[in-house]
Amino acid sequence: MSDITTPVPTQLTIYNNIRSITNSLSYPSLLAQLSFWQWTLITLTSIFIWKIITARLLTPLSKMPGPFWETVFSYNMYKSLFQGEFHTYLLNQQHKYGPIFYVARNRVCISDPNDARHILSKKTFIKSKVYNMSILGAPNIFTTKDPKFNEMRRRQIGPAFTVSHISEMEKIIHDQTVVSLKNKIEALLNKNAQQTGVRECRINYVKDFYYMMFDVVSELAFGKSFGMLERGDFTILGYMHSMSFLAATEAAVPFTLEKEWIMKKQRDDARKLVAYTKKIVQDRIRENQEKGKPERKDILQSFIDSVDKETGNKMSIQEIVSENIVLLFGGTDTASNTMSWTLFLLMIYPEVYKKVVQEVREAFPNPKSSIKYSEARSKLPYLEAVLYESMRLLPVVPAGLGRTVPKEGAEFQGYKIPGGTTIYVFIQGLHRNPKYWDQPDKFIPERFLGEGAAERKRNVFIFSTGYRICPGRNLAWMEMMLPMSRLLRDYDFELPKESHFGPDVIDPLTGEPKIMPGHLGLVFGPRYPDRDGWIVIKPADLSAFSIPIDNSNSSSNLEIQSNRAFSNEDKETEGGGGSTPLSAVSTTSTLV
Ligand code: HEM
Repeated sequence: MSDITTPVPTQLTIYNNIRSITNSLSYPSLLAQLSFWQWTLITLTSIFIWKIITARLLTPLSKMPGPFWETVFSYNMYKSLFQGEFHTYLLNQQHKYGPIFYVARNRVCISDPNDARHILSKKTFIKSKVYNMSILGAPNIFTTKDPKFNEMRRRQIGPAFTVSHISEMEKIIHDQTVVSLKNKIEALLNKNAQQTGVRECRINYVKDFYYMMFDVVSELAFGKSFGMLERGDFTILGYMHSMSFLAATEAAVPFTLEKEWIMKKQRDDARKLVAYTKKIVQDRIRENQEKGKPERKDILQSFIDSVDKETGNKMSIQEIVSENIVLLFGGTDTASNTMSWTLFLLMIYPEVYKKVVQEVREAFPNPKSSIKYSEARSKLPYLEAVLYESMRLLPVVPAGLGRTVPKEGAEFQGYKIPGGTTIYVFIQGLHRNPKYWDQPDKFIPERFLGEGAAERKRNVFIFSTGYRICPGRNLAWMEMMLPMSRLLRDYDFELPKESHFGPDVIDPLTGEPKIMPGHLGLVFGPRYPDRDGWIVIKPADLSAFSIPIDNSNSSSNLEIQSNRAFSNEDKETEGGGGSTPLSAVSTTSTLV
């Protein structure tokens, strides 16, 4: 055993190196005499000292609380990023240091709602350089850092996302969500009933919600469904995964940007997706010329028709391609994971589940009726509160909307932040800030009902806020409310017996039911969908809910009318990012 006072070889080597350096200091030919290892040691020591000086002494950020060594080397931050745990890392730091902290070299994390609103509403705080998707070949609304371009693009794509346009697409959305899912579930129920005599089945809801959202967005933005849920066709998904990997790598390691020899397969797949999308757009334009415009409303046609009222600019084919692909990234796993987290939370909080089921079945007791979106929003306030609370507790974009501080610098919570610093507006941190949320780790949908609910909804930043607010938020609400309301009315759900989770599986850290592990890639979703994504489904017994005789043309009518007009209050939203004036959907306007 080595004596504790005896230096281990590495210490000895370092000691000898330092001694030989200090000895050699007395000679003028110092540099010439240094060995390779001495040079290396001097260089590393200088870098170390320089990093400490610049990261801790020469910057006003050093006055801010934050982990000392992390702000010098950022090792744990990068580790958490690669492990898909960046949000957990930030949340732990927030517990230690509060709602503003120096997270890593040149980076600050903020989780106060007033600061967040200020940063996200100012056009001088531009998106940070992590937003890149070089392969798309044309700038788009999401990756652009230029506020002027973003404004113009919002004027161009805005009409596709107005409440009135979305309501005209309701039939398509209904068919691709409610009808598709129900077809799959009913087929499984029938098959099982034949085989076992029990009308019960299992689906992997995490995966099926994901495929379902691809089918909706592709039907709307590509004019035809990719058929993932319906036909199990995953060709496009493969291309998408390659493209996300490419985008994430280019964002994390900017050196790889546009380097053809790196990630060749991913670049090839991404090009295939671009080519496929281009053909779809060209085909629609040709059809427009040959047969006239289609009768049905969709996002693709709206993009083709769009003209910027200020400049008169139309979008080129390449620009439409770029925007359509952005929609595949922005509009699919965001909405599907929100639905998955919501259903999971309902399973581990049975009292909430019971209450929301009761609400839906009482409001829509006729098992044969479909549920229109406007009716769901007006008659199901508890379901809406459940979705808000799920988005607060487990936001699918939890960590860091990165913004660059303008060159004149900024000041938040008494701390000066120099120009060029990246600020992470930390969504999950905002949603768990104990100054604004009572029992922040607990799932309590009631907080979004009654007095103070409007203000609390304003403090949910799930769709961001300000001038880069999510233009797809009204569409997302419809895509989630339609299937959620129908599933909860028509079926009973429970976690499989072998599930690792349930109301009695308590997380010792929070004292609340344990949440299944998540993973933050581009979006935050369940980490092990193959293991944790299963749910048992049985047909609901609605006989306890009286079925009113319905002669009106409202909720009990079986068919959803597409192309129906909404009320006079319905206006086009400015630039697609504006408010949602329909009284029935007024809650979304609080996010603007
Ligand atoms: C629950 C579902 C959704 C959530 C939580 C969500 C969340 C967000 C957030 C947080 C941003 C801001 C990102 C940033 O600044 O970095 C954003 C932007 C965006 N979202 Fe969504 N989104 C959802 C659904 C959709 C849908 C359905 C679409 C369209 C089909 C869509 C299209 C977009 C686009 C194009 C942007 C870029 C806007 C810009 O940068 O100016 N999103 N979304």
